[in-house]
Amino acid sequence: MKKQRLVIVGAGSTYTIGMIMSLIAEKENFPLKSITFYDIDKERQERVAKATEVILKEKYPELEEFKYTTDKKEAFENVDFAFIQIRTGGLSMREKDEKIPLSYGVVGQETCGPGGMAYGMRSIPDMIELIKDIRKYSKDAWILNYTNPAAIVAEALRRVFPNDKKILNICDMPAAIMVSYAKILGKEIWDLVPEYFGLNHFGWFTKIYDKEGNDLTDKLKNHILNKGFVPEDAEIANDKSWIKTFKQVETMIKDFPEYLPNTYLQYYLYPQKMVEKEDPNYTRANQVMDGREKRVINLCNTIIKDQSIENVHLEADIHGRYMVRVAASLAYHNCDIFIVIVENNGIISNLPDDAMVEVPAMITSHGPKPFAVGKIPTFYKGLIEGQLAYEKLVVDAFFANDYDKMLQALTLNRTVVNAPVARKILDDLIEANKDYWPELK
Ligand SMILES: NC(=O)c1ccc[n+]([C@@H]2O[C@H](COP(=O)([O-])OP(=O)(O)OC[C@H]3O[C@@H](n4cnc5c(N)ncnc54)[C@H](O)[C@@H]3O)[C@@H](O)[C@H]2O)c1
Ligand SMILES: O=P(O)(O)OC[C@H]1O[C@H](O[C@H]2[C@H](O)[C@@H](O)[C@@H](O)O[C@@H]2CO)[C@H](O)[C@@H](O)[C@@H]1O
Ligand SMILES: [Mn+2]
Repeated sequence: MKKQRLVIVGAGSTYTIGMIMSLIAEKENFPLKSITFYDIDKERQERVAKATEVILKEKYPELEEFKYTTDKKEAFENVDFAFIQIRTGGLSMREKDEKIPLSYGVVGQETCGPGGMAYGMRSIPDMIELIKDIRKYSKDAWILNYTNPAAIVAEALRRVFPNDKKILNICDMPAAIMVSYAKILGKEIWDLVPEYFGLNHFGWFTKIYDKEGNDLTDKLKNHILNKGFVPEDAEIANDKSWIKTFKQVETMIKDFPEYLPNTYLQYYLYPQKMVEKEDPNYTRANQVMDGREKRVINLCNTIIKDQSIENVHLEADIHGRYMVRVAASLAYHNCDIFIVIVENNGIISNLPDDAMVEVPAMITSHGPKPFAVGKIPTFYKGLIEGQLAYEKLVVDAFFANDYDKMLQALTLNRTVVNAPVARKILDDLIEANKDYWPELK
């Protein structure tokens, strides 16, 4: 098996240590020659990198090289894979994305509604630049992108790099949900075969099978309705906010029993309830800053001080393992099935060809080979068309610097609807993002 050279872009991320543990857990499936870290924040990256050095020494001694840099040439030259996980503007801008809409009684969320739009407008320019830079130094590398909002980023990248078939956008939410399904069914996630359709953070499982072809969908629905639904992936199992989110799946199945929903649909189906449960002065960004971010900083500091991992708890998570298994299937033509984001081109036959949809695909060394979904029923088609129009208009507004299109986008979004409210939120977000966004005229 050829060993791979990997660069992690945005290596100062709170997800990097989990990714390193996942690369270690999956080293038989995805053996590495080298890992390089790249970030624009030297200090933030260095802490994670120095802790990673200790972890790798103990758990991955066969790795030939580990280095970290803020120099693009050094980072991107001669790599086989780039994993991108950047957050333009950091968590402090996420806080504004959440608090500004909430101050108008509208959902304030990282990837949904006006918050997702604001974040998208910041992510697009950095993502375009990074892809150009990676391609300058490594023409054939696979680029796996997790950077959010994945739907808007994927649409922008589709437009700018139409012929680059080695960029793949991925979300871990379907996988995290499947970890909970697997627990209910007494199986491993890798034993389940999903049927799924939608947009990123806007989709439904239509069937869950096991590898023998047994249909487990009704068993899952009955379990969720009678015994509830909780997060099981270690990273989120004890997180109060995620526990509430998974509980909402029960209500969604009661109201719409046909399919099993992605957790993110709660923001579009129950926007008012989502607003009511939020504290407008202490949103998810604050929870993450006080929770995951602090935890990762402390974890790294302990490892660096001890020069050992004996006093910390380290675990691979589904976020990392999913990305690594997708990469392995691309590298070695494993033909495994994963839910990924691809251009529609007839997969969902009653949606436009140029939609970026989230569907299961066989992952081969020639890229994802998605399975046909066919026609989807009116309710889902209607919801998706509205959301798709919003996503397309956001990207149109970005490239045309067009205020009117952005106002149309926000008004279309199910979390907003009211045009004067859309305008007020947009104006506040423009002001808050003046260091990041192109000027909308
Ligand atoms: N797609 C998914 O399902 C999924 C799941 C989890 C996280 N994410 C995304 O992963 C990203 C990281 O999340 P986080 O909470 O760890 O954020 P974070 O702020 O902790 O880390 C992001 C890192 O990116 C760096 N960065 C910012 N701009 C950069 C650029 N232009 N080039 C290189 N590095 C840059 C920052 O300095 C920081 O170290 C976010 O976009 C988040 O939304 C996506
Ligand atoms: O609010 P956050 O920052 O905790 O989470 C936002 C992200 O939520 C999803 O990712 C989950 C993931 O599904 C789970 O497996 C685990 O790794 O935790 C992540 C969140 O902490 C979602 O798919 C991402 O797009 C969001 O960024
Ligand atoms: Mn996601």
